[in-house]
Amino acid sequence: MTASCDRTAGPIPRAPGGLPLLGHAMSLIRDPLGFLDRQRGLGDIVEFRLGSRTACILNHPELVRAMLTGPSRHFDRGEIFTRARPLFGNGVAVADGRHHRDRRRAVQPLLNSARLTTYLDTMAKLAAATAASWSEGRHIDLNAEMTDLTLSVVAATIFGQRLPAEFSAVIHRNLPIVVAGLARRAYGPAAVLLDRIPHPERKNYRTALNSIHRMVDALISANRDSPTLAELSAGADERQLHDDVTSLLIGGSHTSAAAAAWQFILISRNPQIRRRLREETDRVLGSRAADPADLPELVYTRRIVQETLRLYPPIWLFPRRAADDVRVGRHSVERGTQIFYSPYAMHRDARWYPRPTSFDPDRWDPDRHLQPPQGAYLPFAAGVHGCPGGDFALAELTLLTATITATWQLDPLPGSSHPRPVAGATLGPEPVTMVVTARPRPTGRDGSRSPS
Ligand code: HEM
Repeated sequence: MTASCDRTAGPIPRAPGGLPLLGHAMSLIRDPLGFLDRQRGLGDIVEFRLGSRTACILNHPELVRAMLTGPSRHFDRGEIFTRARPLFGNGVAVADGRHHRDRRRAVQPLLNSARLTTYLDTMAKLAAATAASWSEGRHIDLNAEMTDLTLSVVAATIFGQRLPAEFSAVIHRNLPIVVAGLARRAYGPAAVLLDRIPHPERKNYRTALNSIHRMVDALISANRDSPTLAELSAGADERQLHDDVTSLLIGGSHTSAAAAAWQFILISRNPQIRRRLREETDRVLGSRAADPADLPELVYTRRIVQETLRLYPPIWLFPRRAADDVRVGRHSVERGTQIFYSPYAMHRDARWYPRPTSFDPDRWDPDRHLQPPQGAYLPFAAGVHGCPGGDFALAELTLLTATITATWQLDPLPGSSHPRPVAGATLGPEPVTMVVTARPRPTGRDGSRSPS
């Protein structure tokens, strides 16, 4: 049976421009963000084709919320998550149904609010260590620095471990190759041939995948006595432990790294916002690094985090699959249909966000009464698969933004243009070099003064 969005509630608009056999798969691979932007204008629910199969995208917050938080028996994760198994195995980030419930139960306690409180100090110290490792005039690879920091934060907080020095470099180098390989195998025109014929792409993909798995194995065997690993491995075999650790390490670091990189880019390109942020860090921190007790006072910093996650939500698109014939709003959708939700497209919808493409942290000021409707701001998704690390990420991003801003000014190389987003596993910026300079500081709350 070919799955399709039923038209009994009136015709569902159909995305134009599908190709014979491929449908819209190539548009989605070649220019995913442009494709999503165009579909948003077509209707609250839009139909398109992935190969021979029909899929839908939801562009209305109520439909999205209904899908994510409605009875979970109506929707499962579907095939795209199955395609990510070479990387995540059957870990919590891709698991489904009863198995997912079991793994979620094992992972959730590691990220609950009581546990988070015990992590904050380590997060703050690692942000301060990154700031301390830079020097005047240094050129930094922003993505690599943020990946390093966020991977270290997950490892040191959740697993209580320092990462081997090469870990972050291996992940940073190999993850994009693996993600591109997974996407090609899921939707590319020659998907079925890719793993049958020997060619360089297959070799690179497999080498990259094996490197990541070896790193995770090395981390696990070096830290057998970690209480968290003991907690996670209760009721799980070695393979499952490996898969859950991969889910946490990659799911918990690449997302935050992408958001952190965007934050510094957006701050550097908006002088007024940078000035306001500095006023806050000068007032709250003076010359010292942020610590957990500062979090309630870092109000503007937190709005910058929220606004960055609106404009560049790291998880920019994800699917569910109708596990049954189900209703989505007024429409009935046939069993097996992939139904997509894009935080990127929703967060840029002018119906919910005036001047949607401008970076305006003050839109999160409660006095401005601009809060979007429920379901229009979902950087962490919602429902049974909603991100268990949302509060972790918000605290981490706030602490690192304040600490780095208190010490350094990051600027793009002169003449460089605004980095383009790369829609891969996460929505990070293309590679970007930033120049680090010390910034003058006025007298702080602790009475200290900057040397400059
Ligand atoms: C800015 C940072 C982050 C963003 C934007 C983000 C976003 C998301 C989203 C949208 C999902 C749901 C995917 C779906 O519904 O299919 C998710 C799931 C998940 N995230 Fe995050 N995440 C972030 C940080 C973290 C952190 C710090 C951790 C852990 C340390 C984490 C662990 C997970 C896990 C384990 C899942 C799978 C949950 C499940 O299926 O039950 N995430 N994340």
